[in-house]
Amino acid sequence: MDDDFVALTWERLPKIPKRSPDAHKGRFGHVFVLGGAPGMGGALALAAAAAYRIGAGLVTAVGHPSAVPYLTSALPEATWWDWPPSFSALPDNAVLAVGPGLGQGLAAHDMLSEVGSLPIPQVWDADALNILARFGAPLLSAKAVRLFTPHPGEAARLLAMPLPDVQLDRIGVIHALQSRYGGHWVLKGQHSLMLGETARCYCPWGNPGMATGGSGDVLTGVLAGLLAQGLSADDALILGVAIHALAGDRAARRLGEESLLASNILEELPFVIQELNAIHV
Ligand SMILES: NC(=O)C1=CN([C@@H]2O[C@H](COP(=O)(O)OP(=O)(O)OC[C@H]3O[C@@H](n4cnc5c(N)ncnc54)[C@H](OP(=O)(O)O)[C@@H]3O)[C@@H](O)[C@H]2O)[C@@H](O)CC1
Ligand SMILES: Nc1ncnc2c1ncn2[C@@H]1O[C@H](COP(=O)(O)OP(=O)(O)O)[C@@H](O)[C@H]1O
Repeated sequence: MDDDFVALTWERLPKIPKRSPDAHKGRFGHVFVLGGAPGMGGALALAAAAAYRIGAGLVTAVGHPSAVPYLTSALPEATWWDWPPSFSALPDNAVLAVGPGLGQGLAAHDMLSEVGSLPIPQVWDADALNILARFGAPLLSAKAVRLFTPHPGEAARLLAMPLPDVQLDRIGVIHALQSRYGGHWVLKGQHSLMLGETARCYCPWGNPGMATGGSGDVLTGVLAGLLAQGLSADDALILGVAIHALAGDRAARRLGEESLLASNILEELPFVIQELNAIHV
């Protein structure tokens, strides 16, 4: 690993903000997860549940009506908006997480060009990145805090380069992504790389058991939930990637890499948070 990109350590991790005794849910932000095209309500539910688990005060899932029954049984705590959302009704404390199971149709593109025109903190993942790769940086028309979370396949599409070349020069790739699109980046996979404003680090945790459908959707929700609680983009990036990987390691120890499901990463989040809070007293 390049010397420039340091390994995260437990001690170096930012803190999750402590809750004051008189806290109410409005203080911890309102995450809106945009995704859930027909057949992919699960991705939306995973991201929404992760945002709640990491501490967001309110979470609204924005998706295709066909995903409603699934979501309401999987996560009754989340509220629901149909496509297309009324962006003018977003509250002041909104954070957007776009992409989990979004699909790549016209409706998704139109929603994303609206998202790109909003000065609201946002996390871009999955199909949102695939659409960005097709339409380019002009889709990001407003200045906003943006976290982008490509896996190597998505990074290859975003830079129009062959996939094997991404893995040969991950550091060059993450710099190229930031130069082209701005914002804060995680290049996922073994030793996920992070590049923010000052953050230049890699995650020594995580395991191949996390190479399973939906793991990335959980990360998206975690990052949005941390932004919603007021962490800076750099801190949310570092802490979110670390907590997600540590939760994946706990799940792999409990269940084995082969049997690990994305929902098991979700289940382990509270225990990682407790461990971190214990060292950050
Ligand atoms: N329950 C649900 O609702 C779920 C819904 N989901 C939703 O589905 C949507 C599309 O997601 P997806 O997985 O079909 O497409 P995508 O990730 O682009 O993979 C396509 C190709 O890309 C490559 N590739 C992928 N990863 C790579 C890597 N690490 N490193 C290198 N290459 C990699 C690989 O190409 P190959 O190597 O096979 O040529 C792969 O075949 C999206 O919205 C998502 O949120 C999922 O989250 C699952 C759970
Ligand atoms: N071999 C690995 N080692 C460490 N982490 C991994 C490994 N494979 C996958 N992961 C992690 O699992 C997640 C997978 O995300 P992604 O590929 O977007 O999945 P999905 O699209 O199914 O949600 C990422 O956070 C990635 O860093």
